[in-house]
Amino acid sequence: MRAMPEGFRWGVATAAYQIEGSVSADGRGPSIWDTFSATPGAVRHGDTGAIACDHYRRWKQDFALLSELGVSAYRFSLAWPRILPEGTGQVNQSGLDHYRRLVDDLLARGIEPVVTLYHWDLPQALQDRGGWTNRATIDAFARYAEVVAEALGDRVPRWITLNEPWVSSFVGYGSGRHAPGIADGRSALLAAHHLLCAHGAAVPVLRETSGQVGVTVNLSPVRPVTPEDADAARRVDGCQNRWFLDPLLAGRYPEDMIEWYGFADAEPGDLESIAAPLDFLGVNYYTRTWVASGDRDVPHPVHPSLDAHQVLPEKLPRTLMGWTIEPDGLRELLVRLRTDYPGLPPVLITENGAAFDDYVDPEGGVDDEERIAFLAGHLSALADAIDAGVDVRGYFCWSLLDNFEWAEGYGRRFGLYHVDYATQHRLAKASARWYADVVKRNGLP
Ligand SMILES: OC[C@H]1NNC[C@@H](O)[C@@H]1O
Repeated sequence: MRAMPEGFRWGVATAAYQIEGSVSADGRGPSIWDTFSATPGAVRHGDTGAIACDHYRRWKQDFALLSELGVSAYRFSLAWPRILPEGTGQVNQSGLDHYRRLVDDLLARGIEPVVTLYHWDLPQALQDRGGWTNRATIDAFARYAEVVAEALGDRVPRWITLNEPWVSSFVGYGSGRHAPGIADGRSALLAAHHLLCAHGAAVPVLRETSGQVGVTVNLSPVRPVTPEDADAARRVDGCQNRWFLDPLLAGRYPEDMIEWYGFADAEPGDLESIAAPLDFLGVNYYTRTWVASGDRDVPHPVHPSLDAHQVLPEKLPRTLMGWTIEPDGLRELLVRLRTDYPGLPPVLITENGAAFDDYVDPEGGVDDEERIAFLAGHLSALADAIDAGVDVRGYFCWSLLDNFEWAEGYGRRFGLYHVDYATQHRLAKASARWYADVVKRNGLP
């Protein structure tokens, strides 16, 4: 038995655009993901979040699944365009009322709501004015935080300002593979900085509530394929991990990467605001990053890994996303955080999970043994990190339901519950029953 500490929070995680649907209901405004997914070729099979899991209407039945799992916490995100359809200006009371109903139902079930303010669905009206490359979006986010704090501040115990600012900026504005679909190095750096500043502006606002405040970053230990690739690997680590961890936890950008990028867009006071003390750090872990030096003589100015192509070790098993399955990377990552960042607050694993080729078998079940093995391996590695002295307070499996996996559409299933999108029927996979047992035991059998 690998027991987790007493009081460890066991949860599952979702995000608004990936599950809600009802994208025009009750005053919701368009987001950049509505625009992007409607763009031919942007998302596999032309999938969009227009219906998704129809969770906006079926949330009560989905919350019954949370009770079935026995989780003590549920991480979900608010859709900024439901609350401020234009991103700023007029508040849409229907949007606030919707999320107040969700929070109150969770509390009534004895489940802790962990609320993410921004999980990538920026109001399109703000993108029309530059989005995260426009410094004014910082103030828009701070106002959004004020509106939410006023409406829900007395009942949400844990806030997460941003989900994965690296993806929002480097993938959304750097490679263009995510909304808003911009492929420009300087835009990615500006977006990353303004996202971090928006986090810094929201922290004092959320501190006025009764809830704890944190941020979620996606982190990945970086390995060179050969010793000659060490420089490229250090740059990728600088881009994916240190470019966010250093400002958030140490109040500075990493010197080597400032030089590499020629970054000079921070204004006086920005770094002090970004480094606002956190009650917890949310960590999303999926895989390691393997790097081989690019053969291009002009390294990519923004995302070094684009000049150093990913060369995944052949021998390692992979998920349907093509990511290597490396549970020990989670232990390695957490021990590194504790070693490199003396100011590390308590950690929550706010996402960990995998996509596999799930299907409903002739007996009507989904026997996802691969997912059970994936989760068991990562929970064991998490227990190793805790044994090594890392203060981890909870674990959220990604995800409750199969859902819209961004540019991959619905073809990548991460859920503990299978969703038949034609009928919206939810079906517990074997991993749901397994996870419910782990939660009940407070650890691995
Ligand atoms: O790719 C799986 C997940 N990764 N983190 C952010 C989530 O929105 C994704 O679905």
